[in-house]
Amino acid sequence: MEQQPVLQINGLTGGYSAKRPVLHQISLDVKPGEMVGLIGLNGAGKSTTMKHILGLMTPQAGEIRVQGHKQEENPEQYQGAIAFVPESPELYPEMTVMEHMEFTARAYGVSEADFRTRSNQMLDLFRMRDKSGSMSMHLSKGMRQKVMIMCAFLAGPPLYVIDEPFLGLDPLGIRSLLDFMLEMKRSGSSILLSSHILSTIENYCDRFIVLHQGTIIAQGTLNEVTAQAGKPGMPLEDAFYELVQGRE
Ligand SMILES: Nc1ncnc2c1ncn2[C@@H]1O[C@H](COP(=O)(O)OP(=O)(O)OP(=O)(O)O)[C@@H](O)[C@H]1O
Repeated sequence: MEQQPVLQINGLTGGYSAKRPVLHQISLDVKPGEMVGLIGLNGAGKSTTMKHILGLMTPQAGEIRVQGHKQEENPEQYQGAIAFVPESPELYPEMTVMEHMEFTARAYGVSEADFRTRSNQMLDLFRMRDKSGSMSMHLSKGMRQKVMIMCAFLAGPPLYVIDEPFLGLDPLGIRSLLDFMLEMKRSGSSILLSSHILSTIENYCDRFIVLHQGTIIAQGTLNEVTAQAGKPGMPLEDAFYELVQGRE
């Protein structure tokens, strides 16, 4: 039997004004244990799609379901099923790394025992142990990004929505994040990830969704997307270039 998708978007049209929608009839699924890459040029609509998924924007048409339910059915349950890593770190300047993690754990109802295990794992993985007592205003940009990522993974929800997480991370941080995302996948979580670093995500995502000017122009596995672009067996970047060039 087909597993119910964790995230299901059907015919989503949306954006910032009803007169000029940014997204046009978007339909996509993310299944349990899947990592799906959302790719597209600047302004293609990746972040806008994510804002709709998070329930921060209301669809003009179509619907979004997380674990089979729309946000309005049970807003608390809907929000609790998603952890979001935004493109740029949004932290409280005077709160320490540990305080951010504690705050997130409380908001998501993480047990004391799980918090201890996961926070320790995260501090080691992202090499942030010696910064755990530092206020976020005293951290570097990459370190602030790591705090956002650590907080999201601490929550352990069914769905992660991750907007361009690699910018600002050092090569070890990128590797740690990718390895950890694979671990989350194996434990059954689903990940929708946007990134411009196609060579990095190429071998990690199960499927890709190519968004262009608010429309999905290709989607599928690496083999399927490269074939749709007429570039079978070529890198994702070549396929992407082929798909979007001339469509401006
Ligand atoms: N707050 C806003 N108000 C009005 N229009 C917006 C707003 N944010 C984004 N847009 C517009 O929506 C469109 C899609 O933007 P979006 O941020 O979703 O793109 P993106 O694919 O995430 O791009 P990037 O790769 O640069 O992050 C763009 O035309 C942009 O100008």
